[in-house]
Amino acid sequence: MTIRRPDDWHLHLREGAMLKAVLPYTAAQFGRAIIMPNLKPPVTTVEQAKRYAAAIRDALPEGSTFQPLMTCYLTDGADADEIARGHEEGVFTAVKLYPAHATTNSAHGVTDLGNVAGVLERMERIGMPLLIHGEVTDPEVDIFDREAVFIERVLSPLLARHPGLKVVFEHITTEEAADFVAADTSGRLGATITAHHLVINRSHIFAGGIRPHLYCLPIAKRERHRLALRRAAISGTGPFFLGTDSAPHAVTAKESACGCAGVFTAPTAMEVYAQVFAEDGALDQFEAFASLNGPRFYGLAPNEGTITLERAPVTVPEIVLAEDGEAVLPFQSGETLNWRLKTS
Ligand SMILES: NC(=O)N[C@@H](CC(=O)O)C(=O)O
Ligand SMILES: [Zn+2]
Ligand SMILES: [Zn+2]
Repeated sequence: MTIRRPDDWHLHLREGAMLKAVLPYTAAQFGRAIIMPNLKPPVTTVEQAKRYAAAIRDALPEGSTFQPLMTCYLTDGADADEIARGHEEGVFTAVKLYPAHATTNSAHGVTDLGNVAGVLERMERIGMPLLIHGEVTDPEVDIFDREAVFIERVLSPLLARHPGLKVVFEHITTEEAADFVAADTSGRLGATITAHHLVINRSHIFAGGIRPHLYCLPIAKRERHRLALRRAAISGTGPFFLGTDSAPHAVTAKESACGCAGVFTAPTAMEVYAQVFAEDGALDQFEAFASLNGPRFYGLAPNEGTITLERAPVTVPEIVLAEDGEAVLPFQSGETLNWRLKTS
């Protein structure tokens, strides 16, 4: 199967040795990726984003044409002029909203959307997309309900307050989110879907014992939600596109009394997605999901090149080692998948 080269519209690359270890996997598959800004400290200025983009380019394998698309981490004190300038200069592709304390490295996130109303108005005017980690942080709300409640309490009102704002509802995990996005007819609301949320439901996190490497946020939900996500992805329709949310963490940080959230899918992301589409008899929609819908939403041209996947067994790496001695465990580590990316 040969399709236009895909893009990853939601990716964590980290920095330093980890960046160097994980980036080649993404660069081998994808033409571009939206790079998440939740570093320590977060990427909030044009200068920081330029430096981070340069570090990513430096870490690329020889000859790679992979393009990082940078994002700005939205904080309560965000400066609309700085954000607009970054967009104008082609440094910032989008802005990322983390509700404060919703997920990994979100302590600097927004505590009240009222604090950033001016920034959102400006983004609306200049056509700059807002990417949202869509979970409420109210501790009273059950962790499995946080995404659905976010739609009612935060997302719907936000879309109503800013009728021209382009929004990506990131890494959706519920039927409610898939239905909400599908119901929008304006074309200004998109959603990314990860590979792992198409494969696991919440029971997998506890199969035979607790499996910290399957813990991510938003947490995987019941089977009916996984099936709804698969229907959305394979529909091939406009608002749904590929975003792995590949989020590497050192094994020591995952296998802990308080393990952190994030699933590292980069090594075989395209193989996992291909298998999902093949299982559901929807390979004809794969290119739309992986390579066309995202660029259309962002107003970019699809990639010129192609990639080829063949029906042949491939083993997911057991472990990925960084130069500083840290190890990361890939999703489905050591398992055999039945689609293989042909390396050209
Ligand atoms: N998805 C995750 O569980 N973790 C991400 C943050 C995020 O995308 O929410 C990370 O940076 O590790
Ligand atoms: Zn997130
Ligand atoms: Zn993420």
